[in-house]
Amino acid sequence: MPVSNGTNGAMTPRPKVLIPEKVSPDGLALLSATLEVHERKGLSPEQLLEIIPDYDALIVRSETKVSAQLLNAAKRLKVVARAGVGVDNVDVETATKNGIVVVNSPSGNINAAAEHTIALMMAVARNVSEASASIKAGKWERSRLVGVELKGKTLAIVGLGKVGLTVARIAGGLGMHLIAYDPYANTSLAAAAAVTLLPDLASLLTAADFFTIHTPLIASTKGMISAAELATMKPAARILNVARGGMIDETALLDALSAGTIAGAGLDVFTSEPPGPDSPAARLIAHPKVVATPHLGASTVEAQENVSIDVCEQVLSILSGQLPRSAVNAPLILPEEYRTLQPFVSLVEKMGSLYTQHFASGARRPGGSGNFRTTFDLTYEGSLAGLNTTKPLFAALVKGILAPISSLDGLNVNIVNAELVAKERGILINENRSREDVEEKGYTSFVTLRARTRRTSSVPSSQERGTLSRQQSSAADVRQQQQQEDQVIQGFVSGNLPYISRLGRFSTNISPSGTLLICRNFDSCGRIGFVGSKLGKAGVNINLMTVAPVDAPAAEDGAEAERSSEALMILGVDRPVEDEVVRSLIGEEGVLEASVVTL
Ligand SMILES: NC(=O)c1ccc[n+]([C@@H]2O[C@H](COP(=O)([O-])OP(=O)(O)OC[C@H]3O[C@@H](n4cnc5c(N)ncnc54)[C@H](O)[C@@H]3O)[C@@H](O)[C@H]2O)c1
Ligand SMILES: O=C(O)[C@H](O)COP(=O)(O)O
Repeated sequence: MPVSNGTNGAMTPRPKVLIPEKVSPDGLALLSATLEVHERKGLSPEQLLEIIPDYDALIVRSETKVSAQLLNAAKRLKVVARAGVGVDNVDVETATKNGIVVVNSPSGNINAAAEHTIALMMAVARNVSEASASIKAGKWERSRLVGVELKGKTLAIVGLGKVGLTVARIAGGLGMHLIAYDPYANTSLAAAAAVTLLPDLASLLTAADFFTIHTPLIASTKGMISAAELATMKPAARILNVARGGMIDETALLDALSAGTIAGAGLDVFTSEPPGPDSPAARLIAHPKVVATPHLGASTVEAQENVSIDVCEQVLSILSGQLPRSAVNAPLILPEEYRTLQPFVSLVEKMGSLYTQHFASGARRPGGSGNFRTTFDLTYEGSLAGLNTTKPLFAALVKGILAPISSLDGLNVNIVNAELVAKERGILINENRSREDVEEKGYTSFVTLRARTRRTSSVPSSQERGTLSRQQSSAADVRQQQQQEDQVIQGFVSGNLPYISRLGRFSTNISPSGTLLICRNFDSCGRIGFVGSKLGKAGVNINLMTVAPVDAPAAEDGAEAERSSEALMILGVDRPVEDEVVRSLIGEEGVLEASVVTL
C-alpha cells in the first residue's frame, strides 16, 4: 500500500523487500510498517531474475545464489542482506560495483554454530547416529558401538574466529586439550581460552584427535584439506566441518574413511547444497562413519531470531539513508561520526553538482576531456578535519559531479562504489584536512572544493575549436582564460542546512536548492531590472535574489580592476529557464555569462 509523504498528502509507493528463503518473522515484523514485504519461497533462479528489478532490498540465507546476473538485473536494489554470516553465495564484487550494500549478521548465530559443532563432535565420538539407526531397526548392538571420550583428547581448530573461539571455550569445559592454527588470531583471546596457537596447519593435523574447521570459504581455504593432509593425520582422528563445504576434498575424505585412515566425520556443510544424488557428498552422507546434518549450524530458534532482527534493522537503516551496522562492502563509520557527516554529505553533493552545472562547459567536463584534465581538491576545515573517515563526502562529491551530466543508468553512487566509479570515469579527487582555526568564521566546519583544470596539450582539439566558436557570442575569450583558472566553491552547514559561501571569485550566502539562474555581470545599475523583465516576459517567477560581490580586494586599474567590478546575480526561479531566454541575457546590458543550475 502506498504511504503519504507527510507533506502534501501525496502517496509514494513503499520500498519493496523480497525474501526468497525462510527468515524468522521477528525481524520481518519490523519491516512491514514502512516497507512492502514479499516472502516468496521456492522461486527458481529464472523466476528470481524476472522479478528482482521490482525490489529495493533482498534478504537471503545461504540457499539463494545472488549472482552477478541477478545483481545486474536488479536496477532498484540498494541492499542485499544475508541473514547469517557467510556471504559466499553473494557476488560481493558485482554488488560493490553497482553500489549495492551487502550486510550480514556476524554474531547472531555464533553460539548456534559452536553448539552444533560440539553436538556433532559428541555424536561422532559416541556413534550416536549409527546407534540410533541400529536401535530403531530393532537391534541391540552394544559392543559394536563403543565410542571414545572427549576428555583429555586434543581438539585442533583451524580458524580461531568467533565460532572457533566459542567452540574452544565449550570444549575446554569438557576437559579437552586445545590447539589452533589461525594466522590472524587474537592472541590474548586465545590465551584466555587456554588455546595454544601453532605456527602452521601441518603441526595441527598431526596432533589432532578431533579436527574442526571454522574459516570462511575463500581462496586460501578452498581445498585446504585434501588427500595429502588427511594422510598426515592419526587413524583415530575425527573431522568436523560446520563452516563451509569446499574446504575438505569430499572424495579424499570418503577414501580415508573407507580405508580406516580417518575414524569418523561430522559434517554439516557440503560442496554443493543439497548434494546431487551421486555426488561424493551424497556418498559421504551415506557412509556409516559419518554423522551428517543438512546445514543446520545456524538453525536454532534463538539464532534465527537474532539474525533476522539484526539484518532487518540494517535494511531499514539503509533504505532510510542511514549506515548499516555491519556492511561487508562499505567502510565502518561510527554512528556519531555519521551524524556529524550527514548534513555535509548534502552540502558536498550540491557543491559537486553546482560545479558541473555552473563551471564545466563542453570542453571542460568533470575529470577532463580532450586536452583538459581537472583535478578536484576537497578541503575540510574545522571539526570535519578531525573525523576518522570522510568517505561519505568523497562519495557525495562523485555523485554530485556526475549526476547532472552523466547517464548513470540508475547506478546508485554511494560509499560502496564511489572510488570505483571515480576511477572508471577518470575523476581525480584529493581530500585534504586543514587544521586552521575556523572559529572566527562563525562556523565549526568549512568545505572548499577547488577544481584545477589544466591543458594537457597546447593545441585545441577540433571539438574544442567547435565549442569555442559556438560560444563566441557569450564572451568566449573570458571563458577560455578561465579554463586555466582554478574554480572554487566553498560551503558550510548551519542549523543542519547547507549554504554556499563562495562561488568562483564571488562571496555569497545562498541556500543551494531549487532552480537558480546565476548571472555574472558588471556591478552597476539596471542589471537586475533588465534580467527581471526578460524573465517576466518568459513567464518565469523570481522567488529570491542575491548579489554576490567579488571576494577579493579591489584592484586599482587595468583588466583586474574590470574583473573586480563584476558581481554575481543569483536568482531563485520557479521553473527551468529556456536556453533561448538565457542566451538573450548575455552580451546585452553587461551580463557576461549566465547559467541555470538545479540543485
Ligand atoms: N554451518 C552453519 O550454519 C554456520 C553458522 C555460522 C557460521 N558458519 C561459518 O563458519 C565459519 C566461521 O564463522 P565465524 O563467524 O567464526 O567467522 P570469523 O570471521 O569470526 O572467523 C574466521 C577465522 O578464520 C581465520 N582464517 C581465515 N583464513 C584462514 C586460513 N587460511 N587459515 C586459518 N585461519 C584462517 C580468520 O583469521 C578468522 O579468525 C564461516 O565460514 C561461516 O560462514 C557456518
Ligand atoms: O553462514 C552462516 O550464517 C551459516 O552458514 C548459516 O546459513 P543459513 O542461514 O543458510 O542457515
